Amino acid sequence: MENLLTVDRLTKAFEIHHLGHIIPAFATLSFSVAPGEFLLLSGPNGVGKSTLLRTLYRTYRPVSGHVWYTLPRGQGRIDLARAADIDIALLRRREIGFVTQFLTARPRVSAEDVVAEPLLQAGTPLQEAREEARHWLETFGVKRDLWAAYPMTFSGGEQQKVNLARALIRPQRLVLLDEPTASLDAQARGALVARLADLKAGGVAMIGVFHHPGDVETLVDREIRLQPMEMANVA
Ligand SMILES: Nc1ncnc2c1ncn2[C@@H]1O[C@H](COP(=O)(O)OP(=O)(O)OP(=O)(O)O)[C@@H](O)[C@H]1O
Repeated sequence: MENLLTVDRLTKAFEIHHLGHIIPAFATLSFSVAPGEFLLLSGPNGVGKSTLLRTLYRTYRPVSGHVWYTLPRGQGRIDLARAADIDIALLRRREIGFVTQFLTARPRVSAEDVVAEPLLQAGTPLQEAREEARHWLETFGVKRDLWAAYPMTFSGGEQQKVNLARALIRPQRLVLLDEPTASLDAQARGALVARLADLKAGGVAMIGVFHHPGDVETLVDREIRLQPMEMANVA
């Protein structure tokens, strides 16, 4: 099967000007992911796991290397490291999801509408999208009383559940997961693993960092262990 993502000699470092340091995150990293594959990213604190996910999502630009993403329907492939911002925005809307432990706070938008939004953007009628949103809020264990409330006031765990429901409501082709279970209770962790298993069975590729990798051991196809690198001085 053709790979969905091919990472080729990807290098990322942060230049800290006021200290005259370059903090390397990872260098000449190469790997690939096929549809339906689940990759676990591991390594000690500060090794660059979140940075790698953010570079794949193009929140960060790499120093060098390529992130080849295969477009659907034989449209060829695009280098996420160099693609135009407009193309990245379209891919994020339609094909590539990112789940973090932090809620993207939106003032005065109810939990059910935060979750329904990706379906509305895809053309689902409002009532149908809201019903689906409520289904996922229930599945992840958000109390019914909170569905019409604003998530900005929710507890950390409740916000995380809203985040997950929103990020996973519409199957995408690639999902990046940055410690999505960090503040979840056991019921929500179980619901998340079940949802990820369904997405995987449906051909969704996933790359994730997990606080407790045991949660997803039944899903993992491969592990990429990042190695610590030496800090350098700015030349
Ligand atoms: N925006 C940034 N500017 C400067 N340095 C950064 C930035 N983001 C991350 N770093 C540095 O890059 C290194 C990798 O950080 P990253 O958050 O990717 O590690 P991690 O493996 O996800 O860590 P953890 O397991 O603790 O979550 C760290 O030394 C961090 O200080």
